[in-house]
Amino acid sequence: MSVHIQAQQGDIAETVLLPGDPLRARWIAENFLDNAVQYNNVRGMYGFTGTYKGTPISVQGTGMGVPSISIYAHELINDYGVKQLIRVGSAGAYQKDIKVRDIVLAMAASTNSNINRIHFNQDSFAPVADFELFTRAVSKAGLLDIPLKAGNVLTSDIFYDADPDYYKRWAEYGVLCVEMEAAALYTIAARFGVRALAILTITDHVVTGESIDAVAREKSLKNMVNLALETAINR
Ligand SMILES: O=P(O)(O)O[C@H]1O[C@H](CO)[C@@H](O)[C@H]1O
Ligand SMILES: O=c1cc[nH]c(=O)[nH]1
Repeated sequence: MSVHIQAQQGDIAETVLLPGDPLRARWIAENFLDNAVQYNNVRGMYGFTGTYKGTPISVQGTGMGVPSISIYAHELINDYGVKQLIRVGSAGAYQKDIKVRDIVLAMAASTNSNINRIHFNQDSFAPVADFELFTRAVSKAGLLDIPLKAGNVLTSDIFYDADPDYYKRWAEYGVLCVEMEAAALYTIAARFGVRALAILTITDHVVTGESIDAVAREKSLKNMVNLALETAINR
């Protein structure tokens, strides 16, 4: 058992899907995995392991934000030997040509979090997706006929920004959408030499104000989950 995950060695697969929402983790386990067994309930941050097309896969809620996902990614890699981490998250669109329910692959994750500045003595580390996982996801999306956008995303520490125009500078530089964890996931994966990718579904539109409700965020993101699972097993 690690500090935040109550599992034994061998309970967690080498590939883990990472939704922020623990209830989305349960929905994925119940609807996409065979013979899923719950291995974690510490802090209500559910984790399950089952199989997908015969391959062991785990799904672990991470909570919201850089500190929370950093704890789960660190323990999964260092205490349970996880090698591939695929975030399946929701995001808010920054570009007019991106629509609610579109899927975005985070090639890179800019951030306003200060954690990497502290870690790299105020220098700027560029967190990027694993090339192999990224190219696999692009090719699987083609096979599954799932349209994709891919590019730079913003990992923000702020969900409710006091400045309604904050997004505009990022949007001008081509950032596709905002979420709250990918930069931390990519940085920790780089530190420990494992693979990571963030696959995001647009649930809110920062420019138009459109959004989908909490139940849909938990249960309707099927394309993203199918793409993550097909990318994970690579067959
Ligand atoms: O849907 P999840 O994976 O939680 O991701 C997004 O949703 C949360 C904010 O509502 C943040 O965690 C953000 O990154
Ligand atoms: O971080 C997030 C996630 C979803 N939607 C947003 O607007 N921001």
